[in-house]
Amino acid sequence: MANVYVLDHPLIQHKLTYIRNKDTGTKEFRELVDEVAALMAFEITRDMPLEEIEIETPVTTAKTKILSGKKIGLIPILRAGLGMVDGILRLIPAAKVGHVGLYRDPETLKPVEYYIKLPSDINERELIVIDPMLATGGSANDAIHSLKKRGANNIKLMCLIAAPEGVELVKKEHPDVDIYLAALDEKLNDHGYIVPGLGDAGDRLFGTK
Ligand SMILES: O=P(O)(O)OC[C@H]1O[C@H](OP(=O)(O)OP(=O)(O)O)[C@H](O)[C@@H]1O
Ligand SMILES: O=c1cc[nH]c(=O)[nH]1
Ligand SMILES: [Mg+2]
Repeated sequence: MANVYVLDHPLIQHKLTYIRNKDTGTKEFRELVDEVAALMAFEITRDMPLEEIEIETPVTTAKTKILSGKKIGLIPILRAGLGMVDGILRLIPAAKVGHVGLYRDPETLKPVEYYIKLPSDINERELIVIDPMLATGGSANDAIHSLKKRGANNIKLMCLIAAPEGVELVKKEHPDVDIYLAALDEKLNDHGYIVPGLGDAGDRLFGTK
């Protein structure tokens, strides 16, 4: 069964407050999303495997640890997921990035896929699907199905804010996918927006409204 983790580190929670605030402008919003993504990546990668190697320090020989070469793939869901990519890449610069383009039809709230481009070896990678918002869950659910259809078998989902409806859908459809959040909010409104949420993540990141 999927685990759902709400990352309650004080720095994440503090920055999320400013991300939610309607008076935060595009520049600051983008910087904060980038910073929170990096902080979340720090927590998500807690279980990355290490191996011991021997090195020479200026003083002596030492047994010490390095990452054991586990391959990571970041999969932002366009557009809004793009806002989280650079923050994570600063911590995991060797990660490959695949893109899934989806938008949510404003009438039906159903996701429409318009683009997909993935690293060729996704079946050998641990994939982190990233999107600031998990609302009805339709977009993340479709993105994960698309990845599995193409051979992915090790997937985590990372979102800033989720509604209970989205979490339930992903848990039901993908019990193998752990979900990492900065906050689990109260509900969806009649337009499928998360309450209290942060509004439209893509518009706030790119200044399109
Ligand atoms: O869980 P859901 O109900 O599917 O909603 C969440 C999706 O909606 C937003 O994208 P949007 O459709 O606004 O596209 P955009 O990123 O291009 O703005 C958001 O970034 C998610 O991808
Ligand atoms: O609250 C929401 C729901 C879907 N997409 C967003 O950007 N915000
Ligand atoms: Mg949007």
